[in-house]
Amino acid sequence: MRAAVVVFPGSNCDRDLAVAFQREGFAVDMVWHKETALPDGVDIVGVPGGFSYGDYLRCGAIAAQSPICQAVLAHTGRGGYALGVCNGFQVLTETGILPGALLRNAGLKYICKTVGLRVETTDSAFTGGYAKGQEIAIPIAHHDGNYFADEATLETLRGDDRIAFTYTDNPNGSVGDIAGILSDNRRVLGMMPHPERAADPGHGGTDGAAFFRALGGLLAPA
Ligand SMILES: NC(=O)CC[C@H](N)C(=O)O
Repeated sequence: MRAAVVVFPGSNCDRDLAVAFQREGFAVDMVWHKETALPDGVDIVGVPGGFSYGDYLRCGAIAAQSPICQAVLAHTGRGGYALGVCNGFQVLTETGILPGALLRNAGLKYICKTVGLRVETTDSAFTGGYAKGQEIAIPIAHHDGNYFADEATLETLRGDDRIAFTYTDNPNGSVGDIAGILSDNRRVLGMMPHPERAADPGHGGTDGAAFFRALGGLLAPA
């Protein structure tokens, strides 16, 4: 099992994401954003949290133009798995791999705290380790986490069971309390909360561990 974690100037959760993958047995390659190709045999690409390019222009907008994002687009285009956490979710929406946009938090403040999430679907390689409707505690740390999509897109997301997580107490104004979504083939997940920051007892919470455990299990060779 191989994971690639993309590193942009300003990424700050790349190591955390790599460790979360490694705990489940993934070999992890860190891939600098100037690379034009992913390493051979990569099963899943992780796009980590942070402040790529200092969040200038719009969070994730400049990173989405990096050479590696063409390779990520090709990977997801041929059905490869990808996970975008926080700034990574912003990058995946800016590339068009996932629909919608992350706007400034409704309260205009950076929010750093642990929040409640509800697991809305277990039908994915990411969420299969939870029970439908399960409430979990996962940290957020963002100023642009206010998910927005137009009504037609929301209808599609709801109708196709592509809302992965919602907030139990919406911290940022996200439409429909949406905290994370899946791509149409269910192989790409973007979410603002950080499961990799709740994956070890030393983190103060372990509700994110099942997320990576599920991924590890499903990607294991038969
Ligand atoms: N933790 C993160 O990835 C933060 C993402 C982005 N810099 C924001 O504040 O919205």
